Amino acid sequence: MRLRVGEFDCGTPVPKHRKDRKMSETIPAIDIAPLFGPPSPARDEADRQIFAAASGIGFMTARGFPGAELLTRERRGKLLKIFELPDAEKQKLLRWNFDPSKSNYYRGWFPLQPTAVSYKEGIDMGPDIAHADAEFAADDPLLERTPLPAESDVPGWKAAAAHYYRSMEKVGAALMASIARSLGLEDDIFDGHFQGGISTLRLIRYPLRTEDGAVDLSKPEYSVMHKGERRLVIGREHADSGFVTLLAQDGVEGLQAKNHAGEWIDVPPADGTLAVNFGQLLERWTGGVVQATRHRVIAPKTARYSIPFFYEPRVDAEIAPLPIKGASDFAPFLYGDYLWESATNFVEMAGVKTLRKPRRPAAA
Ligand SMILES: O=C(O)CCC(=O)C(=O)O
Ligand SMILES: [Fe+2]
Repeated sequence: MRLRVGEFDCGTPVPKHRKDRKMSETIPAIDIAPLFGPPSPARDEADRQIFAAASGIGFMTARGFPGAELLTRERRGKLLKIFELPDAEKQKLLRWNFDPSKSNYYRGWFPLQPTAVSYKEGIDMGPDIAHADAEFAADDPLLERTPLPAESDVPGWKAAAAHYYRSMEKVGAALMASIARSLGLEDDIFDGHFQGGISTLRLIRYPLRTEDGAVDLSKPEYSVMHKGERRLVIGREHADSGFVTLLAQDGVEGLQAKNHAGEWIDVPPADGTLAVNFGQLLERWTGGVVQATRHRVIAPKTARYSIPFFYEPRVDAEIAPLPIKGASDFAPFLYGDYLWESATNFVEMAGVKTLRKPRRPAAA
């Protein structure tokens, strides 16, 4: 069941003008600073705004959190330095599905795929970059180590990535606590699921795409019209699979969210802000209250970089029905089993699905 703006009774009636909003709709911009302080009317107000966004358009931009100082061109640039590595060094970080001599399946580099709609390269990094005690299991690709460049090739990069990862974990936890309060749950209800979590910090580069003979970019699947202009799609429309995504755009537009009317709304790339959206598992877990909104990336006039952080539970966290009204009943399952099934449907994970068996097979 998908609930729409105004249909969910969270005690706050949705103003009529919001239901009528058309192409002028914008993504709510929310100061989440009060989430990091004690209970207060300001925190209640931030909770209310976050919940309205999460259960409405399913997207927001957040500012005011500890770590917002990392979201400047200069600080993001430190993380994005990795894209300046020579190709030979990037290739050392490739995943198995792109280089079968490697033994990392889940973490590591994904190269440009010249014929795909999504036109990007980058790296997926796990908790081992940020936590010395991160769990490691040789027989579980979800718990493998992240292949990283040599310190001397990108001095200071690892420390910057570790610090960024830990900052985003705190923002993710604060948002989950806020949503818990709005659902009438204890605000630490999700903490146990996320301690020892396997969040992914991803760094993405979308090069400027030009006709290079690899594909015919005039085919309809490669572009869309936006404000009267033909724009290439460089990140294919999708919904994220998990819980909360915290995404830093690098001051360059391109990210768009799809509203309930099917219109594409630009997500502004302001410094000091994160784009926040929610994943399909959280939508399902909340009985369709939180919205896993579809989004895509259209090509700007320059290369584009982005830094999504996918806030995720521990591999063995049990996802069982929440005690909230309207939540659907389902047989409990393990987060890692769900994640592997959904993540391996994405193009940058093609070909690895059979390499991990569910730890708790579904009941026959
Ligand atoms: O690069 C972007 O702005 C969007 C990336 C994204 O949606 C994703 O990696 O899931
Ligand atoms: Fe996404």
